[in-house]
Amino acid sequence: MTRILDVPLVEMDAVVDGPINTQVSTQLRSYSKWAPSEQGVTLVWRDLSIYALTGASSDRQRGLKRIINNVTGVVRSGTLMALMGSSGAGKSTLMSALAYREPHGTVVQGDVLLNGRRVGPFMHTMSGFVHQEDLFVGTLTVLEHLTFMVNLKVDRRMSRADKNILIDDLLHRAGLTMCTNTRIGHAGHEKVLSGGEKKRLAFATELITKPTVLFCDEPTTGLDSFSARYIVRTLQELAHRGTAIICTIHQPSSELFSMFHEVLLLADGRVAFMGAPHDALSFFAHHGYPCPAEYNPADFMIGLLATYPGDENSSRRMAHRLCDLFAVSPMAEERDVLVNLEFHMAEKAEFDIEGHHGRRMRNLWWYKKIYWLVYRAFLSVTRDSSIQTLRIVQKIGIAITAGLCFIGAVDRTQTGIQAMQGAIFICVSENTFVPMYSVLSTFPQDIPLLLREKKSGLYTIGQYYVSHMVAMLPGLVAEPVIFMCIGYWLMGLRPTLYAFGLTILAAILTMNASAACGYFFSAAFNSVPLAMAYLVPFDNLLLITSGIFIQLTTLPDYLSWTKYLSWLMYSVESMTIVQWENVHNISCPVEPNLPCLEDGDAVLDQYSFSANNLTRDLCALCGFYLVFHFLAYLFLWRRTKK
Ligand SMILES: Nc1ncnc2c1ncn2[C@@H]1O[C@H](COP(=O)(O)OP(=O)(O)OP(=O)(O)O)[C@@H](O)[C@H]1O
Repeated sequence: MTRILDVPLVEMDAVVDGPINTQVSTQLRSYSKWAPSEQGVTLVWRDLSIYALTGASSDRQRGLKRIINNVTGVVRSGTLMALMGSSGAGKSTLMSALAYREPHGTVVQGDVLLNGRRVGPFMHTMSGFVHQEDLFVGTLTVLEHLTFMVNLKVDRRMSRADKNILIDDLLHRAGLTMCTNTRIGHAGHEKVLSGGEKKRLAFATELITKPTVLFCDEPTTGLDSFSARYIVRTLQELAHRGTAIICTIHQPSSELFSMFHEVLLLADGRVAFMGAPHDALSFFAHHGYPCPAEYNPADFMIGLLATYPGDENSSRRMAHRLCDLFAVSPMAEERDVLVNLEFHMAEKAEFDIEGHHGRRMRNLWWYKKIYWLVYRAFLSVTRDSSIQTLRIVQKIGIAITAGLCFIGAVDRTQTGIQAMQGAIFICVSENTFVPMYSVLSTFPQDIPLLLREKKSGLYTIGQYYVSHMVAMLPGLVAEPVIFMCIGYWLMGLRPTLYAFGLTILAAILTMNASAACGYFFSAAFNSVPLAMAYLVPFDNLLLITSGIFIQLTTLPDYLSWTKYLSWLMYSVESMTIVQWENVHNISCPVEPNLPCLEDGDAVLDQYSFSANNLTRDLCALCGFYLVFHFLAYLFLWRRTKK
């Protein structure tokens, strides 16, 4: 996103010299000692235009499309404002710019001030934003979700008892006391929250920090009339407590429409009306468009301002005419005086909103954030016990099946060598592809929530990533251990504690490096199909260079370096070394002319492995683990910058 910040503030003389009516003069105050959380807020925007960059970044024809056209407005504490307009009018774009949350690829020109301060990153902590699409960790209960959020969002000095009181209050205010222990859920689970309850939980989450401004993107969409009324009543109550609320809304019923204190109507990126809902109808009636008695007023106005397919020019002309009429109306004049006054005060504003907020609010220590993130990730992983049990049963099943296939085949004979390498390959591949693809199928689903929570300043990508690694570790250790404890002995691999221990270690490292590779591909690509398109050929390269299927010394020169990128090779080599190191008694066929590998060194030689490489191989596996995770972190971090 880009903001053009060097647009000059208003010429003050023009404002102070002009007449100030009595209603406006009652607003006179100074921002020099103005604490938003105590004395309330005024959010003003003037001559705001928003453009979207069109075309790809590499495209020479890249241009700008104007979405919001020179819009001015104001909202104050205690006001519930409906932002309305037909689809594509620019509601979401305007609201995200006011909230300082405009998406990547938009350019904002003009001024947006909160109590005389240009909006900036402080908006992420001083305002709440309820998104149209609710994102939660579905396996948590309502109470667990709020406990997590309260611990991450509130001042670290708040006592546990006060946090519990806050959670009770939020549950009560959101009408969720009956659902405290209900899972938020994904569709298909036995007992999950309804759409309306999820929306109220999203509100409750935003209310934790007592935001002075609340932005809501279509909070009633998809809800029945009762739930929609409940939501708007909750918003009314919040406004009554002093919050300034801007809310985009689609087709509200007459009753809902009348519950808003103010309405801002957008048409094709311009303001068609701003003021009290009943004044809106009078305004349009005055200009020749009375709302028929049987009509829903909101539907009527949106229909009046909409661009109709097939009749674009005339409908757009009419909408622009109404925008022009509003721009010269007394209501717009009064609004402009108020806005200009705010800009005048902005010149004298010395109150340090960011500093004030920072002094009042102490963020949670970073290690405690990691603790809470690990707690949530653990809950999420362990909550679906049926899936965990299934994975363990699957591991045991594969270990037994593979073990039974190799029973009696692995011995110190020439045919036993082949069986041994086959058994090693099973141990390596089972700990490679399953974790890699299971991460690829699950982690991308967490990324939207991660990006949203990161953007709202809940934690850093580093904190999230470290906690995720910690939470996954027990599973990524337990699974190879279970597999090897069964498979190793059934397959008849070398029966010494040393060999068993090192093979388990190699299997654990292999599984963790493979999972890290899954994280890397999940983070580097924006979609799973795209990630798969690259991962599958990469897997083939891993297999070819694992050392099992082809002697690595016979790889063509231009490809021989690829084996160093294959952690399968390091894994297979380390397990092969452990099995064949210091073996001197491999039996040969009776026929003297047949080739024979007489000892372990000859076997290692046969596969282009060396007994001296054991430490190197284990270190390389650790290296892959660290490098993949680091790259995944970097790509995630890069995605948050977009
Ligand atoms: N990044 C972008 N690039 C190009 N066009 C964009 C971009 N973002 C928004 N637009 C366009 O700007 C217009 C306004 O979009 P916006 O989402 O703000 O509308 P809206 O009023 O919220 O619509 P709806 O009610 O359907 O959600 C649309 O025509 C949309 O296609």
